[in-house]
Amino acid sequence: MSVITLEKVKTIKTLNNIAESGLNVFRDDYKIDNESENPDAILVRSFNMHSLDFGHDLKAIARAGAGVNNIPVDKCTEQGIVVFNTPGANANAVKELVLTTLMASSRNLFAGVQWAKSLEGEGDQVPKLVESGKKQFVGKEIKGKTLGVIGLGAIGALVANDALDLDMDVIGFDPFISVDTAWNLSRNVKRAMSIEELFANSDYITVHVPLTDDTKGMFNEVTFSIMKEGVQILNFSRDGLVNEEDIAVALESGKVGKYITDFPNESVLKMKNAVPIPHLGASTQESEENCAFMAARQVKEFLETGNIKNSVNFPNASLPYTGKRRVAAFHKNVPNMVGQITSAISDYHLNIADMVNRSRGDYAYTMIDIEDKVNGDVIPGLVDKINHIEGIVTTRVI
Ligand SMILES: NC(=O)c1ccc[n+]([C@@H]2O[C@H](COP(=O)([O-])OP(=O)(O)OC[C@H]3O[C@@H](n4cnc5c(N)ncnc54)[C@H](O)[C@@H]3O)[C@@H](O)[C@H]2O)c1
Ligand SMILES: O=C(O)CC[C@@H](O)C(=O)O
Repeated sequence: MSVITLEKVKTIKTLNNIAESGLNVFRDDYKIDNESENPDAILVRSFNMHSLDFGHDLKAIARAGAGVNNIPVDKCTEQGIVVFNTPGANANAVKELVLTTLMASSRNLFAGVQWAKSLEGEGDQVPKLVESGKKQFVGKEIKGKTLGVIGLGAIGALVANDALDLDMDVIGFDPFISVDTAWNLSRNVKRAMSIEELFANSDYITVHVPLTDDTKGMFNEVTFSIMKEGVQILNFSRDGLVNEEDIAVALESGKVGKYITDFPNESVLKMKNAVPIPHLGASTQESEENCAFMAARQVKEFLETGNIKNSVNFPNASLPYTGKRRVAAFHKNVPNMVGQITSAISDYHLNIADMVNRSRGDYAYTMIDIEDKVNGDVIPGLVDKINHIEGIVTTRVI
């Protein structure tokens, strides 16, 4: 029987600065090549990948972080490219910055510090000027005020729980809350039955949802009109959640007292009472290391065993890897796919040792372990034969 040999060295490309903890995961049979046009996997943070062409060897993209709106996820799914993210790995970093800016901004700290620095050159008049000028920065205490948290996932739940410890009343809204998060959420977080209820009752609102077609522009003229006068809004999620023209008007009129955003752009910088933070939510050493390590581990596991954990476009699937030859196929979630794949394998007189099939929406993933290990090589024709089955997206033999 003639055989072809599997490619051993795998190429990893990074599109952003990825912490060493992640890159160090790739040793021995890997090379990091950021110039590669045809990597096996890409590690990315916020780089916008929407206009990139993908090489034919690309099997995985890992977002070292939570939001995947910079990745063309649907296109990846159609091409059988697994997109991973790192749920929760940067949640503590974001939570700490949300609470920091909530308090700092409520006390007008950023403007106050800027003003104090502007007194440079006033010599021994500085202390006197400070005392006479500080009244313009009188702030508000957060104790006893209501914080509305939209999205009670990894970040929102941490923010909600810790805000209670700061003596705030907390009201949360998340129609899709996961069971895990619900278990971790304090029972003192009140549940808003609608987003309007949260808008109407919050002195401060913080949003922690992904940017999707459903959440885009959720802060707009209509929703501002429901909110309390002078409400302070924190956006550490994505710029597109907020209609910029509408918030500029709401800030100008004082309806929105402050807009703290991790996503500055030219128009935000011009807005009265906007507090622009240079996308620092996840920028701690700990968070960058956590995200990079988790992203890299997930990619390595997938490339070497086919197992999938924390994908945003394909189902999680795991089969203990015994070193036997493994056929891994992405396919449409339609009847008789597994039957057709196993029948193709049995045409080669190969025994099936184990298998797993998982589906997610319109797509599914099947891994089949073959009993007979063919000396580290692949039987020619098998992949082609499976790829010719209608509904198959891609097939890999590991
Ligand atoms: N500023 C930063 O550096 C930074 C860092 C991490 C994450 N983020 C952003 O924050 C977002 C949230 O991150 P996370 O780790 O908490 O994600 P997560 O997936 O753990 O939580 C998101 C939550 O939003 C909920 N949700 C979805 N649609 C909703 C809707 N219409 N109304 C209310 N809730 C809704 C989901 O049910 C989920 O519980 C990310 O998608 C990303 O865009 C930003
Ligand atoms: O990589 C970063 O610094 C930001 C990550 C953040 O926006 C995310 O969605 O996880």
